Amino acid sequence: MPKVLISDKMSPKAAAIFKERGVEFDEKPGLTKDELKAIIGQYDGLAIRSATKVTADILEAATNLKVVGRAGIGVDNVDIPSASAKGVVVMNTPFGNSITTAEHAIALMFALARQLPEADASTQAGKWEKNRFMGVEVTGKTLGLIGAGNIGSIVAERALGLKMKVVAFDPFLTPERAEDIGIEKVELDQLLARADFITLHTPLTDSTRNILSRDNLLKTKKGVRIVNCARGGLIDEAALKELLDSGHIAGAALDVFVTEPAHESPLFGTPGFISTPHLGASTDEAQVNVAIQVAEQISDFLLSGAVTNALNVPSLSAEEAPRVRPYIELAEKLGLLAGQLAKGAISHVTVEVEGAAAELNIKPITSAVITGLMRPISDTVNMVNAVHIARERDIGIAEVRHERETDYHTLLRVTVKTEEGERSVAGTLFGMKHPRLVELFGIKVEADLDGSMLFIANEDKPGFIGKVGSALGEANVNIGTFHLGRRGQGGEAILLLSVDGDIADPLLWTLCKLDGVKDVKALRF
Ligand SMILES: NC(=O)c1ccc[n+]([C@@H]2O[C@H](COP(=O)([O-])OP(=O)(O)OC[C@H]3O[C@@H](n4cnc5c(N)ncnc54)[C@H](O)[C@@H]3O)[C@@H](O)[C@H]2O)c1
Ligand SMILES: O=C(O)[C@H](O)COP(=O)(O)O
Repeated sequence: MPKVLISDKMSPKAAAIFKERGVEFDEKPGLTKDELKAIIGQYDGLAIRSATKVTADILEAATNLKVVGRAGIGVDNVDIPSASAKGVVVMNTPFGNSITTAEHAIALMFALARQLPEADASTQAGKWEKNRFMGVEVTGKTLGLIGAGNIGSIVAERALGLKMKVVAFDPFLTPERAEDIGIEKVELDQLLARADFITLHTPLTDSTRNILSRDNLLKTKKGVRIVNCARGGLIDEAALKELLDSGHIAGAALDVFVTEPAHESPLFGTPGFISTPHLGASTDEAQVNVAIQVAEQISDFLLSGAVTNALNVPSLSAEEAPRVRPYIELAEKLGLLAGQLAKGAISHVTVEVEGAAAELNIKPITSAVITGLMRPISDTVNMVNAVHIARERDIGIAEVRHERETDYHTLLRVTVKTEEGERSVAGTLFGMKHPRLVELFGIKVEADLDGSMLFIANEDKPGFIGKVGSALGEANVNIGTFHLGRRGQGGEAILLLSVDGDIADPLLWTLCKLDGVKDVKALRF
């Protein structure tokens, strides 16, 4: 039974789902890094929010870990490259807390417009300072959204309902989508110059870090009010303090900080400054949503291999997973065969599917092909990082789905291009379960790809098979299965043998010297 650690405070709904699905779990929120490191090796899954830091050394200690599930959106607390390198799938729940976070941004916008926290504190202190707290209306004002994805779009919708004009800077927002939502797509400088209120809704990346730098803050309208419910690090906090003090910025509300938990900050106590302790996602509704989603996703993955909302591996539905699984084995074997037989650096791989395979999700099949293909040259390649590693090495990948009728009920073909040219291997599933090679370099040859094997390409000549058998016998190598194929009488022929035990180099040299031999290779599956 797979075992999951819930390492952050989460709605009890997550535990209830693990129990219902038959997944063992422990709930241990608030562990120190060392405590987490000491126990993480016991778990197959890890369910987190933003407090647990899934760093490279935690992942190093996580010897059984298969999946990290983030009950929420941001995954900047997870070292995704390290997780990918270890074959750990990282998932989030991209929509469960979006409405709640958008509402928090709107709430903070109103809090700034009417100075609600200060007015509350003053009133409860018995001061009744009616003349001190003069606010501004939001109606008719311009809201500038930096980032118009899930949360930004919901904020836009709410702001339009409040009769605001909404402009957005988001390089990935299409003009059509902007028109659909009823907002105006602008460049950042235009937004800074026009907005009365600015709200941020981007992840923290190299392109968004310090997007509201001192220079950009100075480009804003005097009296602007700024809300950040996305990630600390999007705004230069020191410059924000300076411009609040100078009166250029009328108000700023931060739910997120560069350093969290933010027990202290130069911004604290600054007039016009409001803060909340990363509460964007903290509503009953959002926490129930994300807890249910993350527990379902982790359970699905550990129990059936279904992949939902993963950030480092293609998705695979629970319904597809059992149908795709046998192809994963076939794909990895064909990739491994093609990789071992490739001569020179691989520059391109084409994965073709025909028959029943053409109806499936091809992405995981491609990942498995590339995993097999790279296995001889990389110890760390796995289904999660294979395509990424291939791209880093400038290996082009193409996927082709054929609707045509074939000799086989289902067929997968892998074609590898090197400086020596293109070579392809193809396989099928016997009984839709068992992987079997059916074609090698365009020659029909059927074989199971298992254990230790010997590949020989030769000219089709009488007596050749006997010489191979003798050479193996003399080297005391027992032949398990023997598969033959040829391009035509007297043409190129292929021998594929499964043998007991390893094939030593001297035997390979002997075989290479046989008359008519073009290529010899010991293969491992
Ligand atoms: N405060 C909280 O508790 C809380 C809760 C939920 C989400 N968040 C954070 O809110 C952020 C947004 O979440 P989302 O669900 O809307 O994400 P999303 O991926 O749907 O949207 C992000 C948008 O940012 C845009 N973007 C990326 N780079 C950009 C750049 N350089 N300039 C401008 N726009 C850029 C993207 O195109 C995308 O449209 C995330 O960082 C998430 O972690 C915070
Ligand atoms: O990215 C998110 O989903 C938010 O930052 C929420 O974080 P939390 O789960 O720690 O509240």
